[in-house]
Amino acid sequence: MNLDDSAFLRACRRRPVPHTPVWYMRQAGRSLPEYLKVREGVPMLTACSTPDLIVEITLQPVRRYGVDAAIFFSDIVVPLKAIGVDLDIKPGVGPVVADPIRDAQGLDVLRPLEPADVSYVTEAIQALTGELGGTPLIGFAGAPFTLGSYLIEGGPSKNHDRTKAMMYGEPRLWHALMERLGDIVLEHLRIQIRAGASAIQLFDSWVGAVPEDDYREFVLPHTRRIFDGLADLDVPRIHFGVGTGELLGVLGEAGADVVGVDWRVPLDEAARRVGPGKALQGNLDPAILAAPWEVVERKAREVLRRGEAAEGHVFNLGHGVLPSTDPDQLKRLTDLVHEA
Ligand SMILES: Cc1c2[nH]c(c1CCC(=O)O)Cc1[nH]c(c(CCC(=O)O)c1C)Cc1[nH]c(c(CCC(=O)O)c1C)Cc1[nH]c(c(C)c1CCC(=O)O)C2
Repeated sequence: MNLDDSAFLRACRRRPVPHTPVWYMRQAGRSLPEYLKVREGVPMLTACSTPDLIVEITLQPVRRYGVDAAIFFSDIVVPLKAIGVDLDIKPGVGPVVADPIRDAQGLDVLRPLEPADVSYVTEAIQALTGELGGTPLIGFAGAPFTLGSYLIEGGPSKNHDRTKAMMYGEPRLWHALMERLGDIVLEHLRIQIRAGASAIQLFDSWVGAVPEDDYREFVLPHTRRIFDGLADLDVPRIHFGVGTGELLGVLGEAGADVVGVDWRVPLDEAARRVGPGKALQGNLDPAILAAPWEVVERKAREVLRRGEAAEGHVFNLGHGVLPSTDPDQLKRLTDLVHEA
């Protein structure tokens, strides 16, 4: 089958679909026993730079669930590691940065990304597009705000206080940081598309911490530059953040084709906030998967029903699959979305 005829790419482009396409953020990972098995004794960043492992882990959820798209197995900090930022991914914690960026000198480490820095990404994607056949592959990157938060804070943060201190207190330094990250992110996404990714998702996971007017001033220009810089490659661009209910309108303005919605705003209301000309992705609460199947089914049908208000709907969770999720629930959910 021609990839462009896949339900996933058709929904992203707001074309009629034979069934609602579905994939899950963080579908490859700790909820899968086959994932834990291949990751045994292998540090996360080693796995992310080993083509054989990337290919195997990317394929695992496609095999098990029959989802409509694969997402490239990697992490948002991989391009930063690749240019020499001293960081690691600590199990159960997340990305930890040895020398957080707090001043202009700190920017020096953020040199431009070259394809050779991530040759394992290109190699793995080329292998994957062969293995996946008619299933599209989604490439991804973290957005400048979310990457910046890890770099400034030095690790995961609840309040993003140092990030905001720089954003509000040293706007020139902030914009310089966002620009450097924007260059890296744009190149990383272009590399993935050139290698064979059929769509990309920009994760601005933590940008929900910023109110709309400040988003417009401090974040939007940088995100827009990334989406504009991908326009010539003609693949659907998805934009996602958590807690972004109040930002849905402006997220639509940033230039993506598909806006990801977390579980807090129902999709019909999200469609109203995002406005015309966009598809939506989402938005079952990942925690609901721990409830009895009857509840999951009822809530999933509700998501599908409200998703009809969107011009295109890609079913997903409102955030990533939680590690405790029973894979059988996700399998049943995938079947339900396909049969609905
Ligand atoms: C914020 C963010 C990160 N990484 C990512 C985001 C944006 C998405 C989101 O909002 O959840 C993106 C990401 N990280 C990973 C993927 C793989 C593809 C997929 O979605 O299946 C994707 C798309 C693998 C991973 N990334 C990570 C793991 C777990 C590491 C392991 O198994 O050892 C995986 C499978 C580590 C990681 N990396 C990060 C976090 C918060 C964590 C979890 C820390 C923990 O609880 O262990 C940073």
